[in-house]
Amino acid sequence: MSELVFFSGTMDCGKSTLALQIGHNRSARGLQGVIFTRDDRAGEGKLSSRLGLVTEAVEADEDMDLYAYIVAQLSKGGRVDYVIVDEAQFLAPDQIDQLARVVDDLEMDVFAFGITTDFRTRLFPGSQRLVELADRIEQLQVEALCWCGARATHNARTVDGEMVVEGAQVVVGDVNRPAGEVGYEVLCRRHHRRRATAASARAGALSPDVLPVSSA
Ligand SMILES: Nc1ncnc2c1ncn2[C@@H]1O[C@H](COP(=O)(O)OP(=O)(O)O)[C@@H](O)[C@H]1O
Ligand SMILES: Cc1cn([C@H]2C[C@H](O)[C@@H](COP(=O)(O)O)O2)c(=O)[nH]c1=O
Repeated sequence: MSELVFFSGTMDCGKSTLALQIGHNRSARGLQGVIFTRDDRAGEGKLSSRLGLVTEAVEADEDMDLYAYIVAQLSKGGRVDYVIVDEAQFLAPDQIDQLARVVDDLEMDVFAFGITTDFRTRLFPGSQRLVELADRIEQLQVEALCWCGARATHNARTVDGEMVVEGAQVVVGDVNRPAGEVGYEVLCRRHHRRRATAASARAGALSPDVLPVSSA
């Protein structure tokens, strides 16, 4: 039975890497997939991982009908065995419905990867629709960590090194940006609530907030 699977997590937890691995393993067995992405940091029509791998992808523009795109590929005699979608949080809710239709009507697996919540801890509309429609929601096994050592569950945005909680929902960017740029940092809920980033909390300093990082 085909499935719509939502692989969700914070920024920098390995989603794009897993998307590339899933595609690689399937193509190594002769399967052919369509890879959609939207607003990847590496540029239009790219799916990139911080491990350095990058592959070509179809840029899923705002008004693109993803179901119609797949049907058009099949009508032209193309083969599509599965679909991968990275940065799925940026898709419109209707586009998530189109992906569900790909699963149900065309019987293809759809693997969607994205962050669930924005820098204000609010759901992205695309992620909300995925939570509503996905057959399965998977958390990535590799934990991104807060500066305190706890599992990172939230994304913070920084401007000039300061954590902000107001602004546009979508600002393409990366973690570990130099001061002066918009950047992101993953935090546990406690430190997101307290607006305590690594810089502001002076990570590594002796503090009652610092939890031991277990090597087990
Ligand atoms: N130099 C490195 N050596 C080993 N692993 C790295 C390195 N740089 C990044 N990574 C791994 O890559 C992960 C980020 O992968 P990526 O697929 O880009 O994340 P996401 O798509 O979730 O934002 C990090 O959590 C880390 O595990
Ligand atoms: C939290 C948050 C993130 N973004 C952007 C920043 C990046 O371009 C992507 C996430 O990419 P990743 O591969 O998961 O690291 O989303 C945003 O626009 N708004 C936000 O609130």
